[in-house]
Amino acid sequence: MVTGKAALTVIPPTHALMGRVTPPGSKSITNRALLLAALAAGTSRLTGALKSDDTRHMANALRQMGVTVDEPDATTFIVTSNGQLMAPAGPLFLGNAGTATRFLTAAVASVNGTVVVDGDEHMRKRPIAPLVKALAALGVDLAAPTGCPPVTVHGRGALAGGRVEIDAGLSSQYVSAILMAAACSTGPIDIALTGSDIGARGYIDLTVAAMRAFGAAVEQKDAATWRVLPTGYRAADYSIEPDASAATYLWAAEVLTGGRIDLGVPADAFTQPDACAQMVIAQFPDMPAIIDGSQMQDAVPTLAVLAAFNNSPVRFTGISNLRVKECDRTRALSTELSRIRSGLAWEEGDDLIVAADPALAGQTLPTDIHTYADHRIAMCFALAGLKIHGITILDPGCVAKTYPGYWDALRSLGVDLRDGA
Ligand SMILES: O=C(O)C1=C[C@@H](OP(=O)(O)O)[C@@H](O)[C@H](O)C1
Ligand SMILES: C=C(OP(=O)(O)O)C(=O)O
Repeated sequence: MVTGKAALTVIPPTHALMGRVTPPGSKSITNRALLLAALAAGTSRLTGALKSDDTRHMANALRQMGVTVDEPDATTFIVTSNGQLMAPAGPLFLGNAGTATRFLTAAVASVNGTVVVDGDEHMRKRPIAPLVKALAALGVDLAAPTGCPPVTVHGRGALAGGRVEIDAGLSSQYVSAILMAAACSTGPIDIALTGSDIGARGYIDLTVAAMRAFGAAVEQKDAATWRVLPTGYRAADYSIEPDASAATYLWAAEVLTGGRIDLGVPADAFTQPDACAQMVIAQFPDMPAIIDGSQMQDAVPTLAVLAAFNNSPVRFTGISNLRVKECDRTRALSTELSRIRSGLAWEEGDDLIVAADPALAGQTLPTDIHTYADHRIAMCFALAGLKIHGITILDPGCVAKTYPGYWDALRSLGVDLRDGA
C-alpha cells in the first residue's frame, strides 16, 4: 500500500506483464451486501469482500447505527444485526463513497430519529437532489439544502408503501438506494423511472440480485418499473466476486504490453457492468471509432488511456454523468491526456475524443499527472506509464478508495515504480 507519498513514477517495463493478480472484491457488491446484512436480523458472513476506503466508510456508518461488523480477515465481514438501524450519535461521514452515501440516505429513513448523511468536500459537490425528492414523495422528512450532501433525514422507523417516480439520469445509485430501502417499508413500493434513461442498468441488476440473496421479493414490472414487497431481509452467507472495474486496468495492462495476466476469473464470469469493457479492450489496437460508455462508465478512464495508443481515434459517447463522479472525469481525462501530448484528447459537448497516437509508445514525455483525488484517474494513467517514459502519478494513495493494493499488484507483475518528487 502507498501512503503519504507525493508521487510515483512508472518505469515502462521492458517485458510483457505476466503473472497472476486477483482483483479485490467488488466495491459495488460489498457495499450492497454490508447494508443488506445490516438490515437483516441475525449474522451474515460476507466473503471475498473489498476492504478499502469506500467499504470502511459503509461499515463504520453501520457500526455507528448499532450494527456489529467484525473483520476476521482481509476479505471477510461478519455482520450481526437485530435488523433495525439505530439513530447514530453524530453525522455519518462517508468520504467520497457514492454508493455508501446514496444507499444510506434512503436506508436511514427506517431509523427512528435524525441522521445526517455527509461526505468529504468532493462528495459535497455530487448531486443527490433527485434521490431526496423521490424519498420526500414517499413521505420521508429530509432535506439537502445544497442539492448535495449533507442530507438530514428525520426517520420515522419505517418507509411507507406507495409509488415513487425518480429521474436517475445523473446516477443509477438513486434507484438502487430506494430499491434496497423499500423492502423495509410498511407496504409494497413501486419505483418508476422518469426523465432520462439510466446509465449502467447493470447496477440495478446487481442490486436486485443482492436483495434476493438476502430474502427480498423484487419484481420488474416493465422496463422502467420495479415493485418491492415489504419482506424485510434475512441474514445470509454471501460470496462477493472480484471487482470488474479493477479488472479493467489489468486487462489493459495485458494488451498494452502483450502479456498474459491471470485474474483467476474469466471475463464472462463477472456480473458487473464494467466486465463488458473486456470485449473492447480485446480489440486493441483496433478499438472501435465510437465507444458508448453508458453501460460501463467506470471503465471509460481505462479505455480512454488505452485509446491514446490505438491505431485510430476513439470518440466516447453516453458519458455525461462522468462529470459528476469523484471528479469531472471527462475534463480530467482530456486535461491529463493533453498534458502528456498537446491535443491528445478533447471534449465535444459531453463526448470525449482521444486522438490515437501509437507512436507515443517508447517516447520520453515527462509529465506529472494530476489525479483530482480520483482513484480511477490515478489507476488509468499508470497504464500510460507502461508505455511512455516519465509518467508520474501525483497523490497515488488515492487508489485506496477501491483498490488499495493496486501499486503492489503492478509491482508483483515486475513494474518498477519509483517515489517521485
Ligand atoms: O451502483 C453502483 O455500485 C455504482 C453505480 C455507478 O454509479 P452511477 O449510478 O452514479 O453512475 C458507478 O459509477 C459506481 O462506481 C458504482
Ligand atoms: C463512480 C465511482 O464511485 P462512487 O460513485 O461509488 O463513489 C467509481 O468507483 O468510479
